[in-house]
Amino acid sequence: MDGLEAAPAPPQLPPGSIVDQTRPPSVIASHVDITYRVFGTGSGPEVDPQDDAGIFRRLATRSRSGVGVREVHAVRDVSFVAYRGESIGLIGRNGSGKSTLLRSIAGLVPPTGGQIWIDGRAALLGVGAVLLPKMTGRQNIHIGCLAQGFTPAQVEEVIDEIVEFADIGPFIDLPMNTYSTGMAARLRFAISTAAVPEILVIDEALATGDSAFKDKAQERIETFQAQAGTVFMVSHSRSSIEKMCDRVLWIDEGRVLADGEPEPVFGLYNRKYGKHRQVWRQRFEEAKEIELNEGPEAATEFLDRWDRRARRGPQRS
Ligand SMILES: Nc1ncnc2c1ncn2[C@@H]1O[C@H](COP(=O)(O)OP(=O)(O)OP(=O)(O)O)[C@@H](O)[C@H]1O
Repeated sequence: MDGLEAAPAPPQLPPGSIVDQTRPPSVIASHVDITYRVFGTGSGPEVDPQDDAGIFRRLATRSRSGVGVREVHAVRDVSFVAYRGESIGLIGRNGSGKSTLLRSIAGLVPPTGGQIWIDGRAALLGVGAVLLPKMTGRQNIHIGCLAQGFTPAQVEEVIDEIVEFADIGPFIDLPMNTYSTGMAARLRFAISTAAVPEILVIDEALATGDSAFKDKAQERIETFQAQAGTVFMVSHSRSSIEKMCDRVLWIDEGRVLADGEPEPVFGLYNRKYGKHRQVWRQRFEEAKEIELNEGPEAATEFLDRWDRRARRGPQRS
């Protein structure tokens, strides 16, 4: 994945894909499939990631199920072309495959089918980025920068700026396992944006951190966009996506359901899930209450009952 010139064959895109001959593409995904093999989680049938009650039930009864291998088909036949200067938001329900697709664009998860062409370096910035918990923040900066291709002399040149940007005070010399979530997110952000990658992949990174840091992070991303890089971001915050993205991919059950400007795509998304989400949120609140008062089995039973009713459909409920 060194560059578009090195691509072995022209990608095959489905009809209707957004293709713009006038701009240089930075990422081409062609019929990408990603399947995880999960060991030791029970040999039952594949859990539908959209089936909230099914997942809850499985978690509640996990200790009773046997050990086996299960396949989770997280991304299914995804194709798109991304261009330099674009900021693309990925939206979709929990478990729909957004993070998996992002990690694949960043080169961390290889597709099990299809291909991804990347023109330049892609860096993942997010809550999942690996830092070493027993090492101090400063040591992690060294390691993180070396991993991004800095020489030791270059690390020395940028380290003060990274420390200043992360702005976590004396914690910079304490082990990372003493950090709050927000502090760790700040440090990750500062490290992964020290070298400006051509493709910046952000997984909910802005969800953590206080508002002053969010502003700083946003400013840095805007600088990066102005340098004609491509940004991909996953966020459950509609306002973050609307503020920062000019294009949205809606991923549903691993597939791209819509690809276009934020407003119409959010419109379609809300039409499908707006009401459903509200109802489920309410049910989970009720289940939490039941769990607190009557225990987990009663809560599972309540969700099962609701799940059966939801499956029968509104006409019979
Ligand atoms: N490392 C993994 N091993 C096995 N299955 C995984 C792994 N990571 C994700 N999955 C599964 O792949 C599916 C897609 O998960 P993914 O995290 O990509 O979804 P998402 O849309 O980012 O979800 P969320 O919004 O909750 O973060 C889910 O069914 C999830 O359980």
